[in-house]
Amino acid sequence: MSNFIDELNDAQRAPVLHKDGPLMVIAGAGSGKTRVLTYRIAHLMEQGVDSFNILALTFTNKAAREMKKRIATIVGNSEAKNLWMGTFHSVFAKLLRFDGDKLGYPSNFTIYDTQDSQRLIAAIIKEMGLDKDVYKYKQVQNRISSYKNSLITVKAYFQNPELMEADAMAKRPRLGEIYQNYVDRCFKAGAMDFDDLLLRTNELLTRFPEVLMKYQDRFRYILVDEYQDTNHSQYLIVKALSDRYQNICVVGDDAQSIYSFRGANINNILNFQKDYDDVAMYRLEQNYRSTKNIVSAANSIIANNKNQLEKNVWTSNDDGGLIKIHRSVTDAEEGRYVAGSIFENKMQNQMQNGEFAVLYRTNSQSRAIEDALRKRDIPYRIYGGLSFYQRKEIKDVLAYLRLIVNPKDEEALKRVINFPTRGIGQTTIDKLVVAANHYGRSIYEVMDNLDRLNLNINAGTKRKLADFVTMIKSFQIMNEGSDAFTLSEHVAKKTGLLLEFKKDGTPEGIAKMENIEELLNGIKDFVEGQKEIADATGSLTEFLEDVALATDMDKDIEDDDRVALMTIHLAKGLEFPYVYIVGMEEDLFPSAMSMNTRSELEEERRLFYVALTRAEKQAFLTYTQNRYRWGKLIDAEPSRFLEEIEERYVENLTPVNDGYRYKSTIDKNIFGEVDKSKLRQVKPQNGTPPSVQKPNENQLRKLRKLKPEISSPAQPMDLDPGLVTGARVNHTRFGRGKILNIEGAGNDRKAEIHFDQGGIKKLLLRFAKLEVLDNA
Ligand SMILES: Nc1ncnc2c1ncn2[C@@H]1O[C@H](COP(=O)(O)OP(=O)(O)OP(=O)(O)O)[C@@H](O)[C@H]1O
Ligand SMILES: [Mg+2]
Repeated sequence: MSNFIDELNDAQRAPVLHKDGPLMVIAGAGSGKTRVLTYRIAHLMEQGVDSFNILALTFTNKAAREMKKRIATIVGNSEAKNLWMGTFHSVFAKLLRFDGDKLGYPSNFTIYDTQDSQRLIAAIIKEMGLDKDVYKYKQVQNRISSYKNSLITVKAYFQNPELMEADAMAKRPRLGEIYQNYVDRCFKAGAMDFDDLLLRTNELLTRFPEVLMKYQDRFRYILVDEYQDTNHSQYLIVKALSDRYQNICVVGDDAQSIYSFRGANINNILNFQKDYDDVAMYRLEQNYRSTKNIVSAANSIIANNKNQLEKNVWTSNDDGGLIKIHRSVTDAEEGRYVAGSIFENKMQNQMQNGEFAVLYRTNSQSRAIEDALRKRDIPYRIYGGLSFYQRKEIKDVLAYLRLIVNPKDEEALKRVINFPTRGIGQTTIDKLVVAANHYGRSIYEVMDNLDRLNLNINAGTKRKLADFVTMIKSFQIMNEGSDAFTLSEHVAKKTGLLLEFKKDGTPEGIAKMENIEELLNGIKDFVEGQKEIADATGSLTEFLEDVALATDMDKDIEDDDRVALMTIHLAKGLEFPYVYIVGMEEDLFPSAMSMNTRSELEEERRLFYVALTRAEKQAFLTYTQNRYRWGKLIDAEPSRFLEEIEERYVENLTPVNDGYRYKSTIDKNIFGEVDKSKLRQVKPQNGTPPSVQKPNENQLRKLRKLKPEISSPAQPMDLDPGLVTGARVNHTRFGRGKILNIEGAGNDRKAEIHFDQGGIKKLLLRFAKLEVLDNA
């Protein structure tokens, strides 16, 4: 037995050595599920299973790459390369390139990203003359996406009165028609959206038994990580492919199922034993990732969920520090606390930036954190947000490249037909769209046959359209003889894109040019890299597919040393020594949109469990009393989840006896959660609540130093003797000034201030960010 098996404990070794037949590993966070999957693959290969016969499905491409790397160190690089390993989307996109022609798709089909889909849907809504306030394109896209993930095709939709009725009730009776048009248009454009990659794979495997048999025979061993978050469409694919040999190994944790809003179905895990005969069940209980405090705290949280499989997660790691809870007055201050704390920990413990992660519930929370990190010169990287490949200038270049490979690609064409401007106006484009719909052809085909069609387009415009077609054709010819890099560079210049941004001359224009250069560098790297892979050629098609399925997550985290910022959803499966979970507030986390039912709330709680279990050494939870949301400053309440952590595992960094606390003897509602109306009572509204002890002069001075933004509803102004007529103050935005007058009371208290830089302003004290200067 080779020594990598020794890197497993007994419980982990069993599923790794398990012979043929279905097996499932259900275990808590950090217990080595992913490690088991990785080592099982290596072991299978050592046992003589051909690497071509193994299919491994992971949650991110990054995870797949890491697994491959690990396997390569065990079995050697050349064998590891043959493994089919990646996300569902990337693996089945590859499969559809081989066999999608049976469904009428070209092998060079385009992959529409969410933005492409939304643009097309918005266009269709407009063409159909529907009210865009009723038919909101994002909602419509969402709806169509969920139909596809439940395998409800257009035909199935129109055979299902319940669905039609539901959409009609939602005042969108023509949703089915939009769906129909959308599917037609994608098909005509030779394009698949993300959901199609799964839906069409299912269609292919059901309609063509010989294709199914081919892949059943090829993928004799199938392994799936994060099985708890597979949706129905993915479930069916795995079921079909593994049906013949039944060598299916799934690992997951029901307590980490966090994607039901995207159709993930926890029943896939719960029913696994019913779906296959003689399932071997394995459990892992020892957590290797986190300290005792973190593991215990996480256990105490998840215990609040009713629906879960029994698990006992423990660790032999050190106790570690208590979970630190920090309260701030505003979200800006929360950011400053996080940045300051990262800074201190780096200094004290000689840590790298890359060992810290800041996790949040929604992307928009990153801004305050970013601002604070920048001020401290701490490098960071945001994962998820707007990825590099979604920037406008990059999408412009990619649109040209997509057109070369697949000129029918409607979204790519519409994007660049008049960018850089060539005098082809919207009216002309509308006419082309109408003609394309009429003839059942793509827009490009219409453009390529203008002479033969009797369209009401003038000669000058016709020439411009013909020039465009000629340009694309010249690129296509070049594509046959050159590598993706040479071609892309040529395209960026020839189309005038580079010049367009250069002409612009603004810093933004220059940044855009640099981004295009960065893209070209990336293509060069890609072409070099592909040379090493067995069945790859480095073609433009391969590059575009790589891009379409790339998320920011996939870029190597290790390549440079930065603090990682991401949503909790994206952090699944990852680990970091120090983790900050920010915005621990009611309506934010748990999210206001996910509190209507017990199951929604339980999903939020699982999300919290996922967040906390990313931490290896130390976890910090922060919340703020006031937060800007939807452009308004709102009163925030501490998250009920804070209260759910068993008290002995936490340490409050901010005093709790000042009337604003989360630890309390508040009644719980029938869900066992905090009754919010009661919670409000302990929070000071106007003036000083009875539970507040007035701080003495000394404490006040300290407070002021700590919190420049001391004015807030929770810090009654009467407590601050510094804010008086004549005092010198500093305002974060307007700078220094002198208080001329103070009027009003409680929440309405206002100060009239004469700022040094000119101007007198009246500021509401509960919002104004005022710092009383010591030299008043
Ligand atoms: N037997 C072991 N000995 C030492 N370290 C281990 C062992 N098993 C797992 N680990 C380490 O523990 C950490 C967690 O393992 P892994 O990521 O496989 O857990 P997981 O169950 O997949 O977690 P998650 O539920 O978060 O996906 C990793 O750093 C891994 O290398
Ligand atoms: Mg894992």
